[in-house]
Amino acid sequence: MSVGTPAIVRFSGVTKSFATRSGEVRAVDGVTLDIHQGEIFGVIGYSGAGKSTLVRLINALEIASSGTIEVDGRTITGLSEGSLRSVRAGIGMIFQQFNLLTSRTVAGNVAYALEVAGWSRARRTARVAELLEFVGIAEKARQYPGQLSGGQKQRVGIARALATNPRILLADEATSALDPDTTQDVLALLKKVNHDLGITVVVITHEMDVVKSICDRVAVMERGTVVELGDVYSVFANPRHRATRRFVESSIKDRPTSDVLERLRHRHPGRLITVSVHEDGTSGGRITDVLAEHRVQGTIIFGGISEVTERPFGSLTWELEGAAADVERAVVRLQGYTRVVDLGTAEHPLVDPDLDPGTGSTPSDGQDGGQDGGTAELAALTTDAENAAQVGGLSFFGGHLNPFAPFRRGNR
Ligand SMILES: Nc1ncnc2c1ncn2[C@@H]1O[C@H](COP(=O)(O)OP(=O)(O)OP(=O)(O)O)[C@@H](O)[C@H]1O
Repeated sequence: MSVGTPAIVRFSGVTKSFATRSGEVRAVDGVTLDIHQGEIFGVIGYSGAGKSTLVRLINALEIASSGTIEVDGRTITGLSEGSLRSVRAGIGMIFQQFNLLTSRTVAGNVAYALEVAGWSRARRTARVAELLEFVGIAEKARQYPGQLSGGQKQRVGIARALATNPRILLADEATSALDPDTTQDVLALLKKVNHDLGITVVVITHEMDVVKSICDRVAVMERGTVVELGDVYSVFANPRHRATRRFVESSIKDRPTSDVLERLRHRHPGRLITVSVHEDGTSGGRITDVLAEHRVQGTIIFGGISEVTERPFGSLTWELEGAAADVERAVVRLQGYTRVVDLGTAEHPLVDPDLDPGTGSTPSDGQDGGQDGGTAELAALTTDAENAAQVGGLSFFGGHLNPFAPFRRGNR
């Protein structure tokens, strides 16, 4: 939906600084990006990255120190407070803590924005009923926020934000205070807002699952800058910045953590590699073909494939066995298709650079997995596999799944 559509928000070299007692803080530092009309755009980053400030610049709750911001074709930087009011009228916002008026009923909270905008009582009543119906809490109209669950409060927040027919909805950590099930309900509602009403939604989050669930594109922020920007599948499939890789890993959990890897090495002392499985890369079938071609036996010992934006995504960690030269050739061949992270052997382990920051290795594309030391592992392939108990793996040989192999001891 977003590709080729015009920008509804455009940041050009935008910086926002705050003067603090300990000096100037650049909350947003030279950001240039477009948010496309009709998309769900995610802004992800760790605490203090500048996400909230970036998004508050859109509705002029913060004023840029330098650079230009356009909203709906209008340059908002430099506008008077009076003119900014009309810009803000086209933008709704929801918050982590809901920010409802506790002394007003649900209907009263939603009506408030309309009262401020000067709507007549009759129009307000009709609009409030319509909005509460849309967000699914019509029966709560007369209750007070204190009588509602977190998810219901956020529905009120969404109804209130939509009251005056905004073109853009800003959601600042809107699901961070909610449990996982309620989070999914609220995300589904945001998707409905986007799909049914054509409203551009900008989602601030520190959870990659939120991005994975609803966003079309995502910007990853660190120290006030956008370190990565792209459509969600590409960013998941090919994260270039370390922060992005850590966010992806936190959401997908398809790769062994250092603790898990240590346990795996006890059971599988041979050469371990983690192979990415993407729609546009290597499929599971292709991996088994490559291994068979090189007379290498592979056992899947960890991994998972799920969906990102309705397309397959994940990785599989394999233990490879065979003649050292064959294994090496198979690994090189796989690296030609997809991202391969070489984890070495029990005797000569290599770390996964994405999971162990500070190793100095910064993989940047599909060819980064070999790393140094790949050939150093060859000797380790002579490890007597019979000493290792195979538990919980799936073995492939000659391209065929051998489901019994994992449960036999010393069968390799
Ligand atoms: N009004 C302010 N005055 C001074 N410093 C500020 C102000 N607002 C934000 N900052 C600083 O700017 C930086 C970015 O803050 P911001 O709230 O935008 O980050 P964030 O990514 O949204 O973080 P969080 O997820 O914790 O809300 C932080 O160092 C913060 O302390």
